[in-house]
Amino acid sequence: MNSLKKLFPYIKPYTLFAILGPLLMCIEVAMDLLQPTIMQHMIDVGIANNDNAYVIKMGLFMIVTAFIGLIGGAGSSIYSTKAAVNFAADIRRDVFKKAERFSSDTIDTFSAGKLITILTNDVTAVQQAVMMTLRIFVRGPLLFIGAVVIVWLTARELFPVLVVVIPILMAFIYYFSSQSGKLFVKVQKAMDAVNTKLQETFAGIRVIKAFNRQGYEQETFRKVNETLTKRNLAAEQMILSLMPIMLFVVNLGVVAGMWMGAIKVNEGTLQVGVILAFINYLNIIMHGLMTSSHVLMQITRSFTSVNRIGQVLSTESSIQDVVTGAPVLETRGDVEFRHVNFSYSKNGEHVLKDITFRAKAGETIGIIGSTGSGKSTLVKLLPRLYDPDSGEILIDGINSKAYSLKRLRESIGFIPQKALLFSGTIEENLRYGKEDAGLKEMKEAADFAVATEFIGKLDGEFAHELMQGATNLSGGQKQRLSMARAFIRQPNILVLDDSTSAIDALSEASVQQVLKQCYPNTTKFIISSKVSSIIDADQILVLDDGRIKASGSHEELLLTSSIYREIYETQSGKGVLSYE
Ligand SMILES: Nc1ncnc2c1ncn2[C@@H]1O[C@H](COP(=O)(O)OP(=O)(O)OP(=O)(O)O)[C@@H](O)[C@H]1O
Repeated sequence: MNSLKKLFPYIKPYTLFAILGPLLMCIEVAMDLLQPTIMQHMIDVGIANNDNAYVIKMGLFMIVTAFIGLIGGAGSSIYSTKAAVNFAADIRRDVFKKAERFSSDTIDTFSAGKLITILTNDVTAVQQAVMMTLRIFVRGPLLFIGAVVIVWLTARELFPVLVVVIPILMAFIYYFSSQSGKLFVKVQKAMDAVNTKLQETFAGIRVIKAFNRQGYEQETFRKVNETLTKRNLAAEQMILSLMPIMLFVVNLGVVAGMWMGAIKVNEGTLQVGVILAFINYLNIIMHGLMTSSHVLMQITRSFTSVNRIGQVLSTESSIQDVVTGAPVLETRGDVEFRHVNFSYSKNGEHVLKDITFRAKAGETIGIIGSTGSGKSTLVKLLPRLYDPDSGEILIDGINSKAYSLKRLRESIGFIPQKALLFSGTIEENLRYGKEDAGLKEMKEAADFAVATEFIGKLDGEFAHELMQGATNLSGGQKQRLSMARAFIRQPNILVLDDSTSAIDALSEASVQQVLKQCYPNTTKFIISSKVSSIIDADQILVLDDGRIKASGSHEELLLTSSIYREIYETQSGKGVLSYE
């Protein structure tokens, strides 16, 4: 119910359309209801009395009413569709906006597959329900009530047939609707599983091929697809089997009506036209009930979707932004972690334990440690992708939570471990870092990231189109662009999360030179598994199992930290430091 309340305001801008749709439908229904009565008069008055002029008059009357009905029906379709489609588009826009602002842990709890199903299937289901409600939900009951009233007024002798047939039809509709509602909840869940599988497969298609696992993937997809097919079949068959049953009951009603009517005609108390009109009205009643039940089913079905949409709209990001009074972040970049503890699952073990250190503006902080020791997690706390469970992070002496998220994130250049670029031109990707960046800035950033040479060789250079996931670039080229994107914003704080792993030693040395010379006032966090990348850092943090085991300069650590010494010796032995 709460979810439904959340969606109601979305129809407000389209109130006029939402009123015109059902109103025009009333005209169509009124005209449909007139037809059998006109026909009855045509038979009982015109044909019975051989009055051709009357038959023609009634025929014309039928055409005129059919035409007016047509206009009403067409108008109703136009306005109901406008209301429903725009309503759905606004919901889709807001769900997307909301999901995009989710904090990383909220995204982790909603799977990407589920979010896609919500944005596509669920929104479409709600759109269908609104469209049907505005058109058919008016049409069905109106046809039903109108036909019952007309039979009561014009063919009361046959009314007992309705008294028996209608409750039977309603009982079947109730049973089938409630059963199919339950089945559609299962369909929705199966659809989530298919979308999640699809998303995962296409994102990892190269790994699948490299490991020759197409067969395995086809088998896992077959399973989720089969579940969806079975559930869809069950739900659709449940709905479709209702129609023949309803027709059978109506046909029994027709037989009963003809039998009763024939007796009355013989007695001279009923005219033949009334029986024909009654049969028509009986079909209209069935049609009215069927369409109402279809709409009811669609509405029941859409409740699941409404709840899922409502769930997204009412989920608050765990990262709260300050609304007013946020301090303007000065261009310094002092960073301090004070006793920071963090875990991904709030009941789980801490991934970061009692992290305390200070970086003065302009310093370079190297972070090294074994895989899974928490290096990436530590830097993810800087732009508040996650918040610590306890402890605080200060930027220029102020808790980072006091800054507006926009301001905080604008001051940080983040180069993630996995270079993620978007489809579009190189220029557009660089502008991700700074919206109004000019060509000069882009060229400079590309120079700094040692990307100029390879961009120069591409068709259209900065206008070169990247494919989805930048699959038309090499790993090293992607990393260079990812770096240029961060460099272009001239950030106060720069984070390089193992971002030079796919870059050759010479280029890496050049990037390090750039960091030193061109970003003297920027605080730099460099995560690397290679000592060579952080050897010149002002301070190196050695992480092990989420704790800072040692910190200091390279020379200090060689003397004080056995872990660091071990890493260094292993790597120099392997020649990793060879270019120095
Ligand atoms: N989104 C997540 N949800 C739950 N656990 C996570 C998540 N991301 C990382 N972890 C866990 O947190 C721990 C630290 O991961 P993190 O990525 O910070 O390590 P790392 O030191 O950067 O490793 P690497 O050098 O391999 O990149 C790991 O045990 C990892 O399994």
